[in-house]
Amino acid sequence: MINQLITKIKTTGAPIVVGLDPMLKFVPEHIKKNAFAEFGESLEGAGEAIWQYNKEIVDYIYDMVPAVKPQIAMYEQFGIPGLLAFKKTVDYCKQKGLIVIGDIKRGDIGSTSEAYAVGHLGKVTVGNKSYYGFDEDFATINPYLGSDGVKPFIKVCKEEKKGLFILVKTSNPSSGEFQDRLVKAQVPLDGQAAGLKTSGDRPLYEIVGEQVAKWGEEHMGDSYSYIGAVVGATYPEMGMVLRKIMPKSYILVPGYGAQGGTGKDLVPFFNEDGLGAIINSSRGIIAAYQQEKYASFGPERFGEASRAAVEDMKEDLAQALNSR
Ligand SMILES: O=c1ccn([C@@H]2O[C@H](COP(=O)(O)O)[C@@H](O)[C@H]2O)c(=O)[nH]1
Repeated sequence: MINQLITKIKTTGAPIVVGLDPMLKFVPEHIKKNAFAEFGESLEGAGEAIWQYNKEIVDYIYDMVPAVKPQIAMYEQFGIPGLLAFKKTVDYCKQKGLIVIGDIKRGDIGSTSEAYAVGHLGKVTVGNKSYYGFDEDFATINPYLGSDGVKPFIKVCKEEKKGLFILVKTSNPSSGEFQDRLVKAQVPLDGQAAGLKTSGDRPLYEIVGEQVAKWGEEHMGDSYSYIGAVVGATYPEMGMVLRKIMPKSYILVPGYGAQGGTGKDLVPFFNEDGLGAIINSSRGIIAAYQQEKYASFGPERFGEASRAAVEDMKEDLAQALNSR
């Protein structure tokens, strides 16, 4: 799947992921009105509203970007109807030719990670048959429980030709509380990694980055690994270091737009080949019509506003990358 992702990044010229993070406050009134008329002001009504909202956004942007990233929390808040909307969104995006990154941030003890991996990326066996669950192409995972929580995901990715983005340095303001803690460099993340040869204390995210690089080198696509990383756009200096530590890992970079990341902050995340990073924007695109800049579209034309926001983001990235 990493090869397909890179091909699509090249053909669209847009190293961009549109984050499908629907909140009811983003959904225009006309969509909510229809959904509530059919299903009531209920979880079912909310599920229908976010699904219709997503569908229209996808119809306006699917030809411009390689991938989307539905954030599962935004769907889970509406219970089972929300999860049904998540699944419909995943399937619809795939039908439209988009690569789907499930932002699920899972990771647990080994046996539980195995179930998460099967449910999101692989197949579950029931009797004599196997069934796909959510069936995303990539998933985000949290490695901070250690390697036994990551390996089941890698195994399923290898079998299914899918991929991961592993949290290394997150974009949020307090990510440094734990991730930047200085640790002795020779951290026994697993038996093989125990012999890391580095001197002095290092921030924890670098140690995690080194382990991601190692997993990456063991699981390569044609030019990049299908084991990628998540590093926030809000920490460009750390992005530059991590880019060097993980040369073959694709970096999913959230934090552009709504969290303050700008085009110039993104340059260090890319390799010299112009590849190696894919930038997410969620609220900045899906709720563009609520921003002053795109307000002239109005709520009825929210899909067109999202398309215009993608065009502007693409231009911003291209300018930043061309001027380096
Ligand atoms: O470090 C991280 C990891 C994940 N995210 C997710 O990305 C989007 C960002 O949304 P915006 O509206 O573009 O700010 C959201 O789904 C986060 O959960 C992140 O922001 N930072």
